[in-house]
Amino acid sequence: MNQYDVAVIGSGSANIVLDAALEQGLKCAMIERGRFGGTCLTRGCIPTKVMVTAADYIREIEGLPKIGVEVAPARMNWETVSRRVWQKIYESNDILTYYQAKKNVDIYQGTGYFTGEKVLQVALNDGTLSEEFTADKIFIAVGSRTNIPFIDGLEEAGYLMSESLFGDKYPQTPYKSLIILGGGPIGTEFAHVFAAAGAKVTLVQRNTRLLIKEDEEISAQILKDLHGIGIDVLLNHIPTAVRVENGEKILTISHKITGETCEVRAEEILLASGIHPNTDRLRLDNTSIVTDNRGWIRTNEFLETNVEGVWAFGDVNGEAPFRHKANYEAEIVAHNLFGGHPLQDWRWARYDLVPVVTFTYPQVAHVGLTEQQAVQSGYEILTAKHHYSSTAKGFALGFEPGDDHDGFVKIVVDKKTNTILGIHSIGPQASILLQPFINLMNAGETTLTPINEPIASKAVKQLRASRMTRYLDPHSVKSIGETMTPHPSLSEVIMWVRYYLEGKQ
Ligand SMILES: Cc1cc2nc3c(=O)[nH]c(=O)nc-3n(C[C@H](O)[C@H](O)[C@H](O)COP(=O)(O)OP(=O)(O)OC[C@H]3O[C@@H](n4cnc5c(N)ncnc54)[C@H](O)[C@@H]3O)c2cc1C
Ligand SMILES: NC(=O)c1ccc[n+]([C@@H]2O[C@H](COP(=O)([O-])OP(=O)(O)OC[C@H]3O[C@@H](n4cnc5c(N)ncnc54)[C@H](O)[C@@H]3O)[C@@H](O)[C@H]2O)c1
Repeated sequence: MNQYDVAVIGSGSANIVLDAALEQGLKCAMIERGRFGGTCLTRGCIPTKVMVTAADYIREIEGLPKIGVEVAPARMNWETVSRRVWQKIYESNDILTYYQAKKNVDIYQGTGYFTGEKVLQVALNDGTLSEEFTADKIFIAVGSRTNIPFIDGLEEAGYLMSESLFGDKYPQTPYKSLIILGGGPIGTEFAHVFAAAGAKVTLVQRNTRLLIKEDEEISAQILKDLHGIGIDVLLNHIPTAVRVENGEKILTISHKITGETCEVRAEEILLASGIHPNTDRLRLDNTSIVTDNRGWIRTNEFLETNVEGVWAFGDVNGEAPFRHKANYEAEIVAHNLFGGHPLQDWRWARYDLVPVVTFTYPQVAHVGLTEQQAVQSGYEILTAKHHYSSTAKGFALGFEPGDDHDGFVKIVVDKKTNTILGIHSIGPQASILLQPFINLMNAGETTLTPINEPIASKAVKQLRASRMTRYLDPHSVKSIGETMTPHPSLSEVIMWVRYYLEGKQ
């Protein structure tokens, strides 16, 4: 049986670990069933933000007359936007070429799965099976994919999801009308894109509010803002059936409380109803790797699974499905296992300060606890809110006091200590406004907090017993590198500056 030092399954954030292993001259296997680069590059963050940025400008231009700039109506040139979207997606070919040129890595293009505790095999995309192989260290970073809810008639009627939208169902022209199921980040971002492209968008959300991971005041504001750009949002509704009539998809929805039903219709239906882990294809039942009851792999603060020599990171561990969080974890793994650092310099993951940015219109961003979470956690809190209109630049941008669509920043503070517990913002460039708080809240001393305590290799037991602490110096450029920067926000320009600086040392 072929024996590698390292095997990675997935080619998204896993590439960070693979690169570090290759740097050490280790013999590696890379397994990828789809496009190289993973979800973010080929069907997630990056192509969506190319679209979102065009949509943002359309809305900004529409608002210009109120500050004294007269312009002709803006229109999305779908052909140009699409060319730029696919230019990024095709960068996946460069990633494959990059690894093909490396000596020490065997590339398996197909679906990898376990045939034993640490034994892998690949159902290759050409229809053949690879030999079984094993590796000292196996890294699972297989990500997640769209949840398909059961709705009577949905399969027959057909539907769209991010995977097929950035695949064989990419629309040659934007839809005239679109129903979106789900009011999370994916649903609200695509609603903004297609509304700005001219579609009549109806967003059906099962929950009582949009963006349920946000503070309640933010959810209420984004609801007003999406209505303001012409998006119909139906909260508290469950889709029950679909049928096709005269080329239109007609969706029956039922109110969760009253049970009242009504119909909405559109040219296409886009599913944005959450995600599930790609562990169903891994045949984990041939191993003792433990998952929760939804299939997310359990990992500890060092990204170990319960099987010695197998790590999991990125979406697949269910901690927080964001690209910057996946990179943060991959960098921790690369640092600890391939960075040549002694145990006492190992890094660990914390998830209480994962920044969240939704690039809808306007942007929504937060880090830390919402007001509701802080109260539930037993803090006595103070909150304060400041509107864009009450600052010079906000007024200059066109916000007036009392404006229904005024943006704001809300801060949640521990009354006893004045410690910032959470920052929440909605408005132009909210993602950038957030960044100083992310760095500030991460700075200082942190003590290791075990996650999934029963998962513990010998090294981890030793580190936990030593009550390990780590100091992030607010003056050090290294602290930027160990703190998350929301992807893909403009703050990444400064984040990469630190990277090149470190590279020069
Ligand atoms: C529409 C959309 C927009 C998003 N926008 C943002 C955003 O703006 N900001 C943000 O931070 N996050 C965003 N995300 C989330 C982000 O894309 C993910 O959190 C991130 O890509 C996860 O990285 P990963 O390395 O865990 O997995 P992935 O990047 O998904 O990589 C996993 C890879 O493993 C492959 N694979 C799966 N199973 C197997 C197998 N058995 N064998 C071989 N290969 C396998 C897959 O093909 C995939 O390429 C978005 C997601 C979507 C869908
Ligand atoms: N800007 C970003 O960082 C960004 C952008 C897109 C996606 N993502 C990541 O991808 C993940 C998936 O995004 P998502 O928006 O699909 O998931 P989500 O779980 O965040 O939101 C899905 C929403 O759909 C609703 N829903 C579920 N089933 C439904 C149904 N049948 N009909 C109507 N509504 C239904 C849920 O109530 C929920 O509010 C997110 O958790 C996010 O972390 C991040």
